[in-house]
Amino acid sequence: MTTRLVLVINCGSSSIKFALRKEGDSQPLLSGLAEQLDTPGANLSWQAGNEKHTEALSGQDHQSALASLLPVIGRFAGQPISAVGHRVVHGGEHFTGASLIDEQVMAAIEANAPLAPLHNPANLIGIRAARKVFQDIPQVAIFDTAFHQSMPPHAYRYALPDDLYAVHGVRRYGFHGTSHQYVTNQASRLTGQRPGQGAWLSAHLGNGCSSCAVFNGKSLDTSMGLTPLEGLVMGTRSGDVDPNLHAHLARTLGWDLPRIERLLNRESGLLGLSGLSNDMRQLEQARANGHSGAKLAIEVFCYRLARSLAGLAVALPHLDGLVFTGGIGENSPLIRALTLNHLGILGLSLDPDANSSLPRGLAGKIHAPGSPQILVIPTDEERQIAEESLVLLDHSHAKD
Ligand SMILES: Nc1ncnc2c1ncn2[C@@H]1O[C@H](COP(=O)(O)OP(=O)(O)O)[C@@H](O)[C@H]1O
Ligand SMILES: CC(=O)OP(=O)(O)O
Ligand SMILES: [Mg+2]
Repeated sequence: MTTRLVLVINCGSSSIKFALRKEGDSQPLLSGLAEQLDTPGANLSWQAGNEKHTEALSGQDHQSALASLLPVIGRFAGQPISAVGHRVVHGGEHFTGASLIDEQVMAAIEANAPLAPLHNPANLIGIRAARKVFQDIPQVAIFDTAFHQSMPPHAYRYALPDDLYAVHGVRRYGFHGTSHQYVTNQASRLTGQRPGQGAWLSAHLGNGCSSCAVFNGKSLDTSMGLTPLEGLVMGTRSGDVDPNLHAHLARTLGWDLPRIERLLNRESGLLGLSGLSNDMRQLEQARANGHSGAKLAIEVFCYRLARSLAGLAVALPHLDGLVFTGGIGENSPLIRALTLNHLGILGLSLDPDANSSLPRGLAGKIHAPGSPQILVIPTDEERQIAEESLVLLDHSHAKD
């Protein structure tokens, strides 16, 4: 039997991240990014082994960008693709695992779009475009929310009247599940436990940021809620604010809901606090040059992250360790160190040399002797999506 291939698509509003993965391989055959779609600056870059390529896709939309990708995918695939796996951010309570995409699944993704306005509409654009371009290949949805469906009611319920949950689905869902699952599974391997075992805190710090408590492979609590806005400070998202802020802004400034949503989703977080940028690399540079906004943004980011992790620790019976991942978690010794300055209460203690000398892109241990594990583990949502897509195909074939 030939080893199967999966194309993974993570579609954002103006970009498509993609990876072509061979079953069982740790590295993708091909990975890339089409960005600034629908604008004159649209471009495609990809990497396969040592070969790198960038080209203009001037003005192309998602579907024509996918069509432009076909020859590249065909060149590196060399055999038919078995499945296209899509990242979908909000699956509500409908989905506890991967799902073969059909009209009903697409309708459910659409129904959840108001709860993930930055993500689900873009995910659907990618699915529609891929279904046109890859007509005969099974398409699979992997949901950010699915891994968190194991949370107990005391973690996922808000203190609101029951009808709002029972009739309207207002509860905490959690996101980045694919990443939290992947890195905590890797953490077990790295520390000699059986895959999926152990009591872990996980911090996924990318453009969106969330923390999670995972015990023996199950999410017990997480920082994001009904939407990917709750919880930590993020690039442009505020994370937690007083829920009465909405009413306050409406009454005192006359702001309507779209204005308030824009404030909290697109103008806040690191960008709002610093007045400079949502990009952590840029903020670290500015902080080093004495920029007070950047300094404050970084302090609030790290303190709020530590506070969230300490809070989530109560979900665990004990603590085996903490995992940092995502673009910031994987690459920023400064953010890791400033966060851990607040976490002595959990017995966590950093080895500063190990923290600063860890090569970028590699997994490693950065704790001092006697501390619970502190690990840096590069996330690989595409790998997790590819693996789950193939498991689903196996199950659906077994049923036929
Ligand atoms: N060397 C670095 N130091 C600090 N932050 C970094 C570094 N490299 C990347 N980042 C930050 O990672 C964030 C993007 O994370 P990433 O996981 O790539 O995003 P996404 O959620 O879009 O996948 C940005 O804030 C970026 O500045
Ligand atoms: C759910 C979420 O915040 O995703 P991202 O980090 O890709 O924005
Ligand atoms: Mg990412």
